[in-house]
Amino acid sequence: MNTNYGMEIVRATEIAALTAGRMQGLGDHDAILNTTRSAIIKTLNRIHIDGAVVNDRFHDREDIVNLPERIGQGGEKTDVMAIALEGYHNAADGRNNVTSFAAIAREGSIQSVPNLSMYKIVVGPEVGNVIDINQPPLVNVKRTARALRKYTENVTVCILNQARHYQLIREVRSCGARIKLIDEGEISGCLAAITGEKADIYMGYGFAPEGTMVAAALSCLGGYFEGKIFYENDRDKALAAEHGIKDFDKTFRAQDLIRSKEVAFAATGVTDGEFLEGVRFTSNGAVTSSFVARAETHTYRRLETRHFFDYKPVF
Ligand SMILES: O=P(O)(O)OC[C@H]1O[C@](O)(COP(=O)(O)O)[C@@H](O)[C@@H]1O
Repeated sequence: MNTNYGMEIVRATEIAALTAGRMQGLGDHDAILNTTRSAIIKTLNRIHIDGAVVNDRFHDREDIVNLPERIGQGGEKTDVMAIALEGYHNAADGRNNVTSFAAIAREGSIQSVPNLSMYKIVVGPEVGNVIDINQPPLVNVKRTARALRKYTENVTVCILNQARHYQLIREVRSCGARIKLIDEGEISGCLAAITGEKADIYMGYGFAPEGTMVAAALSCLGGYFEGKIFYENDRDKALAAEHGIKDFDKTFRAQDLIRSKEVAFAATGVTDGEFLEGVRFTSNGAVTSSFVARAETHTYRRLETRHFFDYKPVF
C-alpha cells in the first residue's frame, strides 16, 4: 500500500472508543453497539481509500447497523475490517476488556470467513513456532513453557470464561499452569499472549472473523497462530464453501488469513482490558489509549491521546 494507514484507522478506533465510553454501563446492549458501529463507519468513510469491508460478524443482522460493503472517500483499493466494539455486552454492563479494532490490508489479501466458531491457539514471537492445534492443550502449554524457559506453573493461559471451555480449563489446571479467565474480548486476550505482557498463550473457541483480526495483529507483531473452524453440520460447510473454504479440516495460520505483508492494525481501549486501558473522561475531554502497528516494518506505537471536546463538536 502507498500509505501507512495505521494513523488513519486509529482515529476511527479512537472515535469508536469515545462514543462507546460515553454509553458505558448504561445497560443497553444494542444501543451501544449500534451507536459505536455508526461512529466507526463515519470515521472510516473519511479515509482516502476504496475499501472492501470483509468479515463483519454482524453482516445482514436486521437489528444491528450494517457496515457498508465499501468504505472510504475513494482512492487506493484495500480490504478493511472493523470490530467497532469487541465485548459489547461488557461495555453496556460496565465491565472490563472492551476494545475497538480496525485493520486495513492490500486488496484481496484478507481471507473471507464464515460467521462460525473457530478454535484458536495464539502465542507471541518469543514462544515461536512450537504449538500444534492438533495436540492436547497440555502439550501446547508444556511446549510454551519450554520455549519461554519457564516452569509450567509460571505459564499463564488466557481463556474465555464460557461453559464450552470447562473441559479445557480442567486440562490446563491438571498440568498446573496459571489461568487468566476473561468474560469477553478474545482479540484482547490474544494480544495479551502475543505481547507476553499479561499472558503467555491464548486458547479456546470464539468466532472466525475475530481470528482474522488477530491474524492482522500478528502479521504486524510476529507470533504464532493456529485456528480451526468448527462445523456442526453440512449447512456450516456449505456456508464456508461460499467463502472459498474447501478443506474443512484446515488449520489456518496467520498467513492463510492475511495473505500480505501490507497490513495496518489499530486498537483503542474502551474499558480497561488485557491489552489497553479504557477511556478516561476529564473535565474538558477524554484520554484514550491506543495501539497502532504496521506489518511491513513491524513498527508499533502505543498512543495516549488527549481529546478536547470544545474543539471536537461531535462530543
Ligand atoms: O462466547 P460467544 O458468545 O460464543 O462469543 C465469542 C465472542 O464474543 C466475544 O468475546 C465478544 O464479542 P461480541 O462483542 O461481538 O459479543 C468475542 O471476542 C468472541 O469471539
